[in-house]
Amino acid sequence: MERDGLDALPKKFSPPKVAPAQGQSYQIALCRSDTDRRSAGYGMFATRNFNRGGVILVERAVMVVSTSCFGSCSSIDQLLDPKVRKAVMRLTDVHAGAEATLEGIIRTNGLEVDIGSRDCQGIFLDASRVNHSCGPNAFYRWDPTSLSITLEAVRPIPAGSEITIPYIDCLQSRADRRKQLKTLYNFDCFCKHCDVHWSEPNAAVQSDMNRKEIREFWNLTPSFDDWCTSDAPDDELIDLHTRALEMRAAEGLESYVYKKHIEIIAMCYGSMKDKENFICWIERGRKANMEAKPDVAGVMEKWIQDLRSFPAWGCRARAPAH
Ligand SMILES: C[S@@+](CC[C@H](N)C(=O)[O-])C[C@H]1O[C@@H](n2cnc3c(N)ncnc32)[C@H](O)[C@@H]1O
Repeated sequence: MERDGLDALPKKFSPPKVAPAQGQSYQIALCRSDTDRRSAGYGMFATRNFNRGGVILVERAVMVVSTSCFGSCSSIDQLLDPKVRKAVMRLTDVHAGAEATLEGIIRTNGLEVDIGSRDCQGIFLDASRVNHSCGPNAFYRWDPTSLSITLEAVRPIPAGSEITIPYIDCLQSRADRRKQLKTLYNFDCFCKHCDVHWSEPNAAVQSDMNRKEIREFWNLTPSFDDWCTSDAPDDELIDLHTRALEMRAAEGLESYVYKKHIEIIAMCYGSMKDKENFICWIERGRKANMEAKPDVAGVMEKWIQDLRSFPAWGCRARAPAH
């Protein structure tokens, strides 16, 4: 029997690295629109408040399929445990004709996961109900050793709000995003970042320009190491990363990169021995990592306790006075 796509799975799975929070933190429910009759079907909703970096869910994949086996999904169908198959076949297939197919379900719900060299899609029973937004409030991290994903809040999420992730690269222009979502997932996005009746005529153009600037940020911005050893003004890198944070917040794009900006700003202050600002920014970084990356938060805690243990403390060559 053709087993392509299933062979690549590790034989033994370790437990997920992050323990799920006690009790259910979300519910799957039908999305209701207050303003019109359209609905994105089911969605995932927070049943408690989440801080930035809060863990919403840790879920193991029920199947992982290589994209190379699209087109021969019937052979995979035969390998599935009947209970898993029943649960998977209840998921949405937006490519279906009269009846849902396994391939349509994988195409609709598969999340990109990496188990080596192949392009793979993981199917998750709960995470498959998370809808897309072009300004998502969550993102997922994949752990290949436990075949699980951790869904993490990228900004504070109040109880009752819908939890959303990006299905595609949200730094593309609005037109490109909508085209790609239609092609891959067969829907016109309802999210407030691209489906608004723009109150200002230039808002869509401005949003595209902001996203372009965010996209180009890392190519145009000096690295921390380069800035540290250069005679560029002290606040140059801090200002660039502060602007990036503001732009990301305005566009609803506080992905995991948001933490990176916070960490670099903290590093800049640390390298200049600016104790007050260093502690303020490292504390922001520590809080954002506390739940999903407790080891990183622990290191930051140590830096706060003992500033000199921060490796780059005071390493910035002072810019010459002009
Ligand atoms: C992975 S499923 C998400 C769960 C799905 N809503 C359900 O009821 O099972 C993906 C499908 O949900 C719908 N969807 C997701 N995000 C959407 C959005 N922002 N606007 C409109 N429909 C969306 C689309 O039909 C899409 O193909």
